[in-house]
Amino acid sequence: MTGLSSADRASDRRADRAVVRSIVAASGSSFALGMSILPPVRRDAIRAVYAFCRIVDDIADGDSPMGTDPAACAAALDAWEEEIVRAHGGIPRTAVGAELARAIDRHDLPQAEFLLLLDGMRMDAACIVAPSGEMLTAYIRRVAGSVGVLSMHCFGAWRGHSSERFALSLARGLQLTNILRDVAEDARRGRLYLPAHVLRGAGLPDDPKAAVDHPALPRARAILGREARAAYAEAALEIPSHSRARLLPALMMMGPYERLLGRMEDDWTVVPPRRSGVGKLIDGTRRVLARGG
Ligand SMILES: CC(C)=CCC/C(C)=C/CC/C(C)=C/COP(=O)(O)OP(=O)(O)O
Repeated sequence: MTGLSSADRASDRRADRAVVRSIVAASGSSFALGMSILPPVRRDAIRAVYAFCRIVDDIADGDSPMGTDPAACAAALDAWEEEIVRAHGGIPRTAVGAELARAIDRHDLPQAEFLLLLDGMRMDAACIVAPSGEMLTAYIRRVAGSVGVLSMHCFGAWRGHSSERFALSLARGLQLTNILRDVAEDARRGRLYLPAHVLRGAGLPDDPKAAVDHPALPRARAILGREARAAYAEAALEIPSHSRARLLPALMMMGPYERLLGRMEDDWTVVPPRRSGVGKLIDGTRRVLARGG
């Protein structure tokens, strides 16, 4: 960045921020509303983290320009690992990397959490089917726990061990709820995140397509639903050790997803369409983001 005038730097910054904002807005994520209430510097940081998550998630899902070619996806994830290291060294190459570098610098975001997230994406790219309970826990720690830890830093809510417990439990609750909601869509992609002990307990086969059409699916979803419920309860125990104001964006992510779990608990035979439970927030959120909210 040396050699640039301050006007050039400001213009680069605006362009980087616009790239990140458009990625978050296009994702239509149910978590965007929680991000939008933050003060601008913290909001820019969490959006950069989220844009990075979206990009690497699309690579792992085969939805990026790399398509589903395993070697191309692996190379793309490796390139993002390099960009994370560069961002931590203050020499990013991409717009998202530049916004991440600013967030890392301001909010002391741990590099290890970004690398864990990338490891989780590699697990996803390799296609997860009926994992062991330990493997599912490790996967969730990587793909969601990392986002929870990074989010708490971006929110200015980090208070050590209690914050780690809160972030990891909430991330587990959200991810399990997401798995329960998206079971049919995941099966179409050849994935089945319901763990082997749950499948066995309900008498389900471990083939994704056979499992989603099986009459015992509601029983399996109910078993995993209890694990999601327990994770939210563990997260709730840590709320009083935090400033409510600092935790508010996280609580705004927790509320709609907990209510979605509640609706699924009412009738496990219904698999809600993707994002139906939180969908009402999305249009409003898109409008907030479009206004620069
Ligand atoms: C402390 C704290 C904030 C912890 C939570 C960490 C967190 C946000 C983890 C992500 C888990 C998850 C279900 C992502 C799906 O995102 P998505 O955008 O695809 O969700 P959607 O499909 O419902 O929009």
